[in-house]
Amino acid sequence: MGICIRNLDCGVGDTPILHDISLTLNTGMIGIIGPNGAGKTTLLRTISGYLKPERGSVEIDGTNVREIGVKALAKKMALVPQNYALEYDFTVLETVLMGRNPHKKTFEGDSMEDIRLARAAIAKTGIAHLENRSVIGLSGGEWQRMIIARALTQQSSILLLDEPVSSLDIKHQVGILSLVNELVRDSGLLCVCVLHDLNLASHYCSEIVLMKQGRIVRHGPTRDVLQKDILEEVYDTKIRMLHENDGSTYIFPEMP
Ligand SMILES: Nc1ncnc2c1ncn2[C@@H]1O[C@H](COP(=O)(O)OP(=O)(O)OP(=O)(O)O)[C@@H](O)[C@H]1O
Repeated sequence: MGICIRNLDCGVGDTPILHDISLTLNTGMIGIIGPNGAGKTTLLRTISGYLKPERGSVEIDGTNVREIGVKALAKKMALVPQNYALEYDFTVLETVLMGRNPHKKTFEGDSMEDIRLARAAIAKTGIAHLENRSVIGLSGGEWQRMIIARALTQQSSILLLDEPVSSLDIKHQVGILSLVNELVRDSGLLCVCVLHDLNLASHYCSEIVLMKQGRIVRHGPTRDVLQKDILEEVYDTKIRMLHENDGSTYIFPEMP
């Protein structure tokens, strides 16, 4: 069960991007990290079934992702993409309610339960005060939290997040990742999350997949992958690591 990737090569058009990726992800909060252009977004898009592999396969709960229907797949897996634009004048609540669509028949209206689930996700992501606002004019951080609320309303067992906190202030970064961590712990959610912030990855992720140039360099428990020598080599940057008495580790680039 979960996500099983076998010998995957994938690209966009004539450009090869991912090379020989094999990965099994079953439970927990999995951080995908690596330098710019490493292939993190492409990997997430391939897992989501959006990109067709040239070789190899992605299986979700034992079935090839490309053979699962759109609605059935949306019940299993929600994707929060990095850049996502909505061009219509819906309210925040209406947009979050779209997360219920995979669970409904065509033209079926919103039930009381749909509205309850959407409002609960809106409250948990801290945007209750925006419920009746148009999506047009939301700030980047408000927008990001709304899209996460919509994904939570989808109630899938797998959540793919592409830099979900990149537009959020530090309070909301911690708020959103703590919320996802709770769902991972309490509901058995499998979350695959692209992160640039190594400190957030260190604190919240149970496993790390470290990528470079379209390949997996390391995959394992967070502590094993977030090692000074490994990070310095992959990021080509001098790293300083601070180990606190409570067991937490903080990672900084050496600044000249
Ligand atoms: N549509 C495309 N056409 C050509 N090249 C692409 C396309 N999409 C991605 N690439 C290239 O594939 C490589 C991996 O891109 P990807 O967005 O997956 O990296 P990333 O690790 O998510 O990067 P970042 O950390 O900068 O967001 C990059 O070199 C990128 O330029």
